[in-house]
Amino acid sequence: IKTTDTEIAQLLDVAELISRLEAVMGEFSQRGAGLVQPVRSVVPLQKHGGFLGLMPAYLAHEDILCTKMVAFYQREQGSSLPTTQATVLLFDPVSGVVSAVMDGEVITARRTAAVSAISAKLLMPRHAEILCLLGSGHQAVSHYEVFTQAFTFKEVRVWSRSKERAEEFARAAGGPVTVCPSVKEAVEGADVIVTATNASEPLLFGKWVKSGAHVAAVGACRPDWRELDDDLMRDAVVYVDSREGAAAESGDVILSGAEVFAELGEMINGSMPAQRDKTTVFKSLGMGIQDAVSAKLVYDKWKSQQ
Ligand SMILES: NC(=O)C1=CN([C@@H]2O[C@H](COP(=O)(O)OP(=O)(O)OC[C@H]3O[C@@H](n4cnc5c(N)ncnc54)[C@H](O)[C@@H]3O)[C@@H](O)[C@H]2O)C=CC1
Ligand SMILES: O=C([O-])C1=[NH+]CCC1
Repeated sequence: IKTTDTEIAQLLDVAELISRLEAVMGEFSQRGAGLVQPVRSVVPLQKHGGFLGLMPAYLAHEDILCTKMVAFYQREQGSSLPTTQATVLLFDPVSGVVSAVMDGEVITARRTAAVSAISAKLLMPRHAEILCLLGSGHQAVSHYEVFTQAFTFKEVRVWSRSKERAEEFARAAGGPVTVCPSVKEAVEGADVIVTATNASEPLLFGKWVKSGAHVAAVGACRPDWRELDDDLMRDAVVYVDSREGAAAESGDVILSGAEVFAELGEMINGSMPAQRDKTTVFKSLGMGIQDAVSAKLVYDKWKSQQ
């Protein structure tokens, strides 16, 4: 089959996705033989300011064989092209035949936000009231949708480099969103902060972050890119999706020298604690297993409707 982002948006249910992602992230952190997922291979396209990432995964228990190919670019402001473009291939693992070719943008946006929501559920302060989104692109939109579906906030704020884009974001959101003129004003007093930008230099500084807040850091997926400053990285308890991935790809982890406390899956499994009372950072990079379970959900739902 070939499925488009529009169809996938209808088929990929957030609650089901969260439950599948929790299970697979827990399994990943056990490092059993049933799950094969190398760290993403990234081909730099220096001439064009972009990267091609290859993200294969095999989940033996459920017999899911999948790969995503994702191209990501730091585009000029105002460019009409998306910065992240992806295609997901699902295979029949028995024969190696391709069973589905899927657009990967909705899968990427929704599964990333769902993973952040799992980390927020475990790490954000009890009675969290203020959600702050830094960035107003695809990930900011999907984080808004998933977080407001999974949790209840009294206030949602957005900051973006372009005030017009932030205002557009607020108009399109399904509820009230306050547009903030600076990162500092946006994050002041926030309980949950999502950084979802294409920045390569820190834009979120520890001195602005309320003690006990939770930061879901989604951007900065190259070893020399940052969204968070050294103070925040060193003072917070740092969680990651994959230790190997963070050591290879996260500028925020590598350049700050911060210690990684635990993987999300270790918290899910109960082998490492969720230090909810401290300031916490979940550094997300994205993993092939997350795309694999998302693609399988879409495929099964599609088949059941035929
Ligand atoms: N952790 C994960 O699993 C995933 C992470 N990503 C990363 O998330 C980030 C956002 O992706 P999308 O929302 O798809 O991109 P997008 O292009 O739709 O939105 C990017 C946002 O970042 C802002 N921005 C760009 N350069 C900036 C700068 N220098 N300083 C401050 N803001 C800046 C833009 O104005 C825009 O609001 C990217 O870094 C991407 O690589 C994307 C997919 C999965
Ligand atoms: O997981 C993913 O698809 C990506 N992470 C960073 C750029 C794309």
